[in-house]
Amino acid sequence: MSGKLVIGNWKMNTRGDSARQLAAALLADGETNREGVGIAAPAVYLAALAEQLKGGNIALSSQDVSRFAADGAFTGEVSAAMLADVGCRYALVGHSERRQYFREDSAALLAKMRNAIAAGVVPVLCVGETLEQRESGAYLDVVREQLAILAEIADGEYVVAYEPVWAIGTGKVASLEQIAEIHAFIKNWCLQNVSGSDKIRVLYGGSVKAENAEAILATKNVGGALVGGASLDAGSFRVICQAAGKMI
Ligand SMILES: O=C(CO)COP(=O)(O)O
Repeated sequence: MSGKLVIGNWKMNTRGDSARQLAAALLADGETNREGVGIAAPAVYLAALAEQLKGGNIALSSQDVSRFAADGAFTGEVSAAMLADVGCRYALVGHSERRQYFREDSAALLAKMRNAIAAGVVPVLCVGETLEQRESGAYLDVVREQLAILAEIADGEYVVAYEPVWAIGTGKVASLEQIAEIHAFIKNWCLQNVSGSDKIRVLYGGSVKAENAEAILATKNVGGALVGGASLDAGSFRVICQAAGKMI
């Protein structure tokens, strides 16, 4: 796929009815019902959404994937094979909320990445520093450490999403200079450390809104956006996808 990728991360929001309505609005609109647009929905609604999205162009994503690959006694887990089975094209991995609340570490995240790739699901590895790490100047080291698992993956397609924790849900968007710096850093790191890295797409996430999407998406090395809050509003998400659609 060429062009920008925009994924709406619904997080722990919606119910069956509101998920269906939101998906219906996105399907009815050519700006959102197209290649390069995805939604990361709560696990319980994935199967129903997959049915609803059939025949359209919107890609389905999970918000997580189990670090366990084989079927078995892992209560509460959803495996990569199950995600593939219901038709997920993507799986978010290591979102900062999961790192923070579920203490997901590098070993678990590497397993999740590998399981997704093996099942034919494209993992979206989320990286990003906290406000404290940004202010102490350690942010590049933090991101480098989070990227390190990619060097352990021999091959397979994946996406990286840079989401500074301090910009998530805060309305505090990173400046274009900050975004350009870190995206160049991630691209260079990938070029030096992983094979096939010229094809790796790096998304930006953190308070992407209708008003700032165009400028962010036009920033060098930004391959798309991971959108939280604004993806719950079909009108806002449409504007973001429209901005992305204009760029190759
Ligand atoms: O975490 C995010 C997407 O994964 C970003 O969330 P917001 O767009 O609500 O800041």
